[in-house]
Amino acid sequence: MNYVQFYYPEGFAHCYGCGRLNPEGHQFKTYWDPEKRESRTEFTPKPYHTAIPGFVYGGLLASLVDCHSTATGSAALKELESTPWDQGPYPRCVTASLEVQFLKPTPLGPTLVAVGRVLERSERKVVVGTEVYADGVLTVKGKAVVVRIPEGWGG
Ligand SMILES: CCCCCCCC/C=C\CCCCCCCC(=O)SCCNC(=O)CCNC(=O)[C@H](O)C(C)(C)COP(=O)(O)OP(=O)(O)OC[C@H]1O[C@@H](n2cnc3c(N)ncnc32)[C@H](O)[C@@H]1OP(=O)(O)O
Repeated sequence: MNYVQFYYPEGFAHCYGCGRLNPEGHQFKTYWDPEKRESRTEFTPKPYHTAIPGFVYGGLLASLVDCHSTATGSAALKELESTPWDQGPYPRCVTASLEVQFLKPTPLGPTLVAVGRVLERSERKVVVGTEVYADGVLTVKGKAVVVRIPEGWGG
């Protein structure tokens, strides 16, 4: 299976965080494990993603949680469809609400691993819980409400 954002329709693939068609963006890639029902996004911040020297800027961490959550919501809504995993398009979600808890300073250098789980799902809305690890240490926790883009918007 490819990453979730690979399956977004072209018109939904320009997001600064996770759009595969945005060369200036982070291009976060989220993988969904259908058996564990868990998502995973890995990202290595660049040296300029600095808060204070040695630590990652919180806004970048929030972006990671944000796009990782919309992708997790997308995969969770894809589960409701009869088409196979490796066949697009995937539903596209936007973020209705985003909570981020910065538990510890996140060191700049290691690859960050965001792990997401579906806390709630209805036909249109998914609540996603995310944990971000740096070198195996949990530094950030997130919770997002993501909502499927209404039919006929963009795409
Ligand atoms: C990017 C802007 C999108 C605009 C669309 C343009 C056309 C599409 C083209 C290209 C899209 C590409 C997309 C890339 C996206 C990348 C990721 C981001 O960066 S997202 C950017 C930040 N997020 C927003 O800007 C959302 C702005 N908000 C909204 O558009 C609406 O408020 C929306 C769609 C989120 C919900 O509004 P309702 O009127 O359609 O739906 P209701 O019925 O009110 O809510 C649905 C469910 O969500 C809950 N909900 C809504 N807002 C909530 C909130 N703030 N907190 C918690 N729950 C909330 C409600 O309680 C309801 O839940 P119950 O079904 O009853 O269980």
